[in-house]
Amino acid sequence: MAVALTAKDADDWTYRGEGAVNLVLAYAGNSAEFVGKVLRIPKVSTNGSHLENGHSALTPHECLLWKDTADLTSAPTREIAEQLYVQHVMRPLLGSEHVDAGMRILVSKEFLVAIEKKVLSQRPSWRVKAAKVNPLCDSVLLISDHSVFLHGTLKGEFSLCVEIKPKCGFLPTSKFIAEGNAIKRSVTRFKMHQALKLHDRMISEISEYDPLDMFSGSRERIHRAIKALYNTPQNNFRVFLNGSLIFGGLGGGTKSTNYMVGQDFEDALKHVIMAEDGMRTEKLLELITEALFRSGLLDRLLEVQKLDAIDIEGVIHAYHDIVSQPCLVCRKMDADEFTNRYATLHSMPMEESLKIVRDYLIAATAKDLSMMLSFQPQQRGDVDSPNGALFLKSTNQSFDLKVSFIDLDMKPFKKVVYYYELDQQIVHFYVQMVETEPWLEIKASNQEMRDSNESILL
Ligand SMILES: O=P(O)(O)O[C@@H]1[C@@H](OP(=O)(O)O)[C@H](OP(=O)(O)O)[C@H](O)[C@H](OP(=O)(O)O)[C@H]1OP(=O)(O)O
Ligand SMILES: Nc1ncnc2c1ncn2[C@@H]1O[C@H](COP(=O)(O)OP(=O)(O)OP(=O)(O)O)[C@@H](O)[C@H]1O
Ligand SMILES: [Zn+2]
Repeated sequence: MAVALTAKDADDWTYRGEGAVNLVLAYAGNSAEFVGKVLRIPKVSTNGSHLENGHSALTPHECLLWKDTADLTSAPTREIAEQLYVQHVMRPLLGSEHVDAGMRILVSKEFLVAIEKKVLSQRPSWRVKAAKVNPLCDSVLLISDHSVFLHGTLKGEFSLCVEIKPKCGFLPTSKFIAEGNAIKRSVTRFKMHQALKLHDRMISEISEYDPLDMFSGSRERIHRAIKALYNTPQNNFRVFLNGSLIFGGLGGGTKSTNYMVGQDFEDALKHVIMAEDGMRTEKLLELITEALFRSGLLDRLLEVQKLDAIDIEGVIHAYHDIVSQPCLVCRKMDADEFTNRYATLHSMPMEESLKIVRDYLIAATAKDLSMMLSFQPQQRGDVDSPNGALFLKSTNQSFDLKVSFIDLDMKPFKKVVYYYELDQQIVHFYVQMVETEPWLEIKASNQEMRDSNESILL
């Protein structure tokens, strides 16, 4: 593979966004090879966090876990293993037409240094503090830019892209959930995590979004979820127009939507949604609802999330058997509880323990991915789109629709311990909050009741 990008190429790439692990750049040059593509560049944390995916290939335990998945264990670097994971594990589960595993291209160190410098002022300061471009990586991923329609963003045409990070859409029912944590069966992890995030000042307001609405399969409830995402987008909702962000936080989360933000958004939609002033946002939320409802992709995603069948409170025991270490969780319980509840997990054959952890990690990817819904208004006279067209009755417009999944990274095996600790922290904090400030919970359920009455009345 020849080096595709050197320092002089950095000018052609512009900041598109980032998550905790990758920086994403969009192409703004004229080379046919890169038009309609983004680059996904791995970052390293500035404090050398141990949870980092790192630069080496899979760990010995990960080799054991993924031994039956084509070529994964013989991949020379972790980046290549990650790409094979998307290709051979996530793509078949989510649908090949909705996943682009991308291709790796070589980049020079000077390119990475130039990019780092170029995008610095656009990155959220907390992301800059947390991580920087990994200067040691020699290849990066080139992926389709899902925010633009390739087949015809001609002059005067518009493509609108909605990015949604739906998070976990079901309540666990596992018998391995400790009695003290029973609340997990009735309150979503998203909601409980919001309380902890607010306490830790990671967010400034509680999200109105409920993943159970999003994954309900009901058009009304999906609509409610989309309206909630619009009101409190955090890092779960963004909108791009021709690849430029017009709603939501660039590179991270954002505050609740205020009047000014709402007005600007309404204005930005004027060339795409043919409705009178003040009605465009509402029509767009309707269009997104219809696209999600009709695509059936949320049901498919939910099935993959449900590969987490026994909850982290069950998985942690299988993890300890795989690493052949005394189980830290069982050590803290009495003999009866161990015998009645967890002994079976510790007497399973190794292959079953591996399957439990493997499925859990696949589900973790599915709980953290984002969906990109790209809409392009059809020109009058267009024939049916190969990607499936959508008719928005209230504006008398047809849209081409393309749905893609992004951020399908393989979660590291050793993160299982962190998942367990975070889960306990989230649930304990929530239980304590409800015990000490029960009015918070009452307030929330009153609001939920009002919301559901409203949706019945609608
Ligand atoms: O644990 P969660 O649910 O908070 O998810 C993390 C996300 O936080 P969120 O709550 O969505 O803001 C988090 O997103 P942000 O950095 O908060 O935007 C990451 O996606 C993280 O994954 P990774 O470390 O990049 O592999 C995510 O970690 P995983 O749990 O998916 O490994
Ligand atoms: N293929 C793509 N097309 C268009 N935009 C993209 C694409 N991939 C990523 N993006 C944009 O870049 C942002 C960051 O990408 P991504 O979610 O892959 O980063 P990450 O660091 O892996 O995220 P996380 O924190 O969830 O692990 C996305 O939120 C999205 O706005
Ligand atoms: Zn145990």
